[in-house]
Amino acid sequence: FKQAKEDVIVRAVSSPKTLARAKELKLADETFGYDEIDQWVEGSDVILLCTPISIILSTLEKLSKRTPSHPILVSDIGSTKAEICKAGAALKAPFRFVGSHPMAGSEKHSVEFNDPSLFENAYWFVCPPAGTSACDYKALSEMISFVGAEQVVFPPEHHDQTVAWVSHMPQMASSSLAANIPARLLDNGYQHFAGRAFRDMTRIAASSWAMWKDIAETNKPEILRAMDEYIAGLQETRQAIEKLPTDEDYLHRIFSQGNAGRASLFAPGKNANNSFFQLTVQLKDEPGSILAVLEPLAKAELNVRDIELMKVRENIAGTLLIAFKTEAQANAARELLRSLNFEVTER
Ligand SMILES: NC(=O)c1ccc[n+]([C@@H]2O[C@H](COP(=O)([O-])OP(=O)(O)OC[C@H]3O[C@@H](n4cnc5c(N)ncnc54)[C@H](O)[C@@H]3O)[C@@H](O)[C@H]2O)c1
Ligand SMILES: O=C(O)C(=O)C[C@]1(C(=O)O)C=C[C@@H](O)C=C1
Repeated sequence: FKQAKEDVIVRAVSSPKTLARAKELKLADETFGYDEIDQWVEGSDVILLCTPISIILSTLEKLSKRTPSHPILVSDIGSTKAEICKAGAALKAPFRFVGSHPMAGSEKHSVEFNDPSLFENAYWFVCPPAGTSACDYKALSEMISFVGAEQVVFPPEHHDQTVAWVSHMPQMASSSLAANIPARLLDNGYQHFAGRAFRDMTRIAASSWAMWKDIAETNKPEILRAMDEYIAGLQETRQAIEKLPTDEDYLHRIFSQGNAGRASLFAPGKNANNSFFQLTVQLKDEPGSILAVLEPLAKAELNVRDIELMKVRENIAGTLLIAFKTEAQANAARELLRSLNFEVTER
């Protein structure tokens, strides 16, 4: 928040080590220890609880026993909402609780991985209690918009059912995939042959247990339902493979449905997270090749909003993916790089 809007006073509550680093990085103006709750409550306009869910719940319990001297909007970023919103409803005026959850994050955790563009173009769920007016949580909506995210209002139960499928079950699938590499591969070090697909599918297997334990505990029935549906799908795919080569259509149908499901994620105007305009650039296999692409873009003031090195193999040129906020910037970058003899493709 501090990186997005300098004039906001950020009062951070964390461990001494994290607080010292947050101050050094100019991410916090004032700092408080975990047990200094009365000090950080008084004088705050908005409290955003960003801890693991179990700590969000215990902090809400502590807040429910307090009555501040002025109105305070309390929210959180926990990945499940029903249980948290129920606990938040116990807060007494002048507190007001509205739960929230940004659909952006990372498997990496600690203040070192702070990223000012993390929430840019991401959906951010807001779950106000029934009867709340948008004016009552204006400060939260403003915070969401100044970090570049897009607010969506959902009832907490509806939120939990939805994210069980699009976030929680995929985490379990990724962890299970990485946890089940058979010994016949591991013992020979054959996992190192994994291509991008396996690496992509297991990226979030590096996620924090402290965070996911609480998510699994507070959204258990919905995660189980989503996993059952996914397992049924996997079993059907297995059956379709068994039917080969006599019934090719069966597996073909599943692949067509998969193509359509994947394409639906990128429906124009719907895909907040991927609304950038992307180009791929072929790199030469020589020192400074990435700089040779980025330097002219910087000189032309074309702001690269996302970057990914897609393929790097020895003796083979790599592919660099670069993304821009507007189509005009992507077009200008494409023409500039082509004029410098780079092979550029639109994505
Ligand atoms: N990582 C993600 O992808 C992601 C995305 C959206 C929402 N969330 C939610 O955000 C929350 C935090 O997840 P994270 O990935 O940022 O975890 P994290 O481990 O990076 O951060 C947790 C923070 O909580 C602090 N903390 C721990 N105990 C505390 C206490 N008693 N009082 C105050 N602070 C305390 C820690 O110092 C740490 O800074 C979770 O509720 C998670 O569900 C995570
Ligand atoms: O990209 C990632 O690292 C994540 O998985 C982040 C992710 C998700 O997209 O599912 C995980 C849990 C959160 O509640 C929100 C975001």
